[in-house]
Amino acid sequence: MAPTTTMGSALYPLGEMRQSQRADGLAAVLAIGTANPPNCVTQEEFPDFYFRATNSDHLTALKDKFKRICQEMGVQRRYLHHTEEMLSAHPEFVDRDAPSLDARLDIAAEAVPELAARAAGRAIAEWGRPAADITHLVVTTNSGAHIPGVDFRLVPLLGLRPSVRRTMLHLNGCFAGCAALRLAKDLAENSRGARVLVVAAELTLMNFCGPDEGCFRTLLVQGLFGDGAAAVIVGADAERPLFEIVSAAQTIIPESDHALNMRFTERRLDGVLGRQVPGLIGDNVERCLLDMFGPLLGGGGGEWNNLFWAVHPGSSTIMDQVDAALGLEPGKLAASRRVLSDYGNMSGATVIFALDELRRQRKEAAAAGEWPELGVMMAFGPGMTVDAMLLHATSHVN
Ligand SMILES: CC(=O)CC(=O)SCCNC(=O)CCNC(=O)[C@H](O)C(C)(C)COP(=O)(O)OP(=O)(O)OC[C@H]1O[C@@H](n2cnc3c(N)ncnc32)[C@H](O)[C@@H]1OP(=O)(O)O
Repeated sequence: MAPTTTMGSALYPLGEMRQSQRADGLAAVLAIGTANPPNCVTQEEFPDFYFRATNSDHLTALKDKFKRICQEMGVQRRYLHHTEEMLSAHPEFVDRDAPSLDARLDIAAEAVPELAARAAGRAIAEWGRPAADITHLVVTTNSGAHIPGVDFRLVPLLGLRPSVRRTMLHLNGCFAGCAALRLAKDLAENSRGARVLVVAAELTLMNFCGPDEGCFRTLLVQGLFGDGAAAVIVGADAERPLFEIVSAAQTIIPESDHALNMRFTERRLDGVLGRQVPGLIGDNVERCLLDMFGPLLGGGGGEWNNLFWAVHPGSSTIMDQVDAALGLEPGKLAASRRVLSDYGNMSGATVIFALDELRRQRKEAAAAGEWPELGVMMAFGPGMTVDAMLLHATSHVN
């Protein structure tokens, strides 16, 4: 028998076979689509809606504090799948101690795939090719616990091939959008011709509950988070790339595992949202970025203003921390702040909304011919985790 190596043999040249399966170029974002439920609630009216719908208007001091803080979050409006009618029909969603997870999951099982399909349909329409040309599907959500999951439901809803290669990422928190894109990059670059549909979809119904005077954290969550879905088509050697994904990385902020976590209980999706979260991000974000991308950026920090930025807007305070830690000029986080203002924090979907807003701003800026070539897309989440990618803005503006 002829000698073989890890590169194969003359008969079966594994090295060549592998090379022929890999893409030549970088994975790139080819199209983006987003969707929200129709029910829009302004931040101004939200405290009245929330305290009325949870029969809590008698908690006047708590409501006053909530009203004040709702105005500090950087949010103007949000879209919510749950309505006052739904909450009246499900008093168990309001009662903090009622075991209501089953009913929440039943609603999410229908609503999340529908919302995800709307965002994905828009991305596919913008891409301009048939849905059947999608080769891989990566779906991420914190809003469900089903097998088969949202990925499976999207196949008939979008007209994908039954042979589309599906991956479902559950419970990645607010860094899920970046994590799913990171996976899509690896898939696209390692599978010639792959066109990967990435979808992140979130419903706050999973953690909705009535107020608790002893736990202001749960109120913060009610005031900050919104519902939405975002989709991206990723491919290498591709038609009309918008942003090439130069590098993708993830890291853990040291000694931060106590600060932010989530778990399903028999009642809802619950967890810890510590007061120290914004400070931990501020104290660590530059070091994390240098570890992840410093060598690619010539080793230097302090040049952050030469980049464009799409950052998960966890809240206005978190945006302020990132601004200050990186010494960013005013307006560098404008896309992220705009998304926070118009939609709230949509957990894993938010950073893709920020990328979508960024490309809109880039299109406007392109007329003036001023736009950085490289940028960072970055999200934070439980761990605490920083998930980020270095992007290259191509000459194609859409
Ligand atoms: C990490 C990620 O990015 C992933 C995510 O998306 S997870 C969500 C991330 N977002 C957050 O963690 C919210 C961070 N917090 C904030 O942005 C700000 O605290 C805020 C905008 C909510 C309010 O800001 P502010 O008005 O300047 O006041 P601030 O002093 O911070 O807090 C106001 C009150 O809320 C309370 N509070 C703030 N954060 C709290 C928390 N995590 N848990 C409980 N209470 C909290 C404060 O103790 C304070 O109460 P008192 O008035 O009784 O002292």
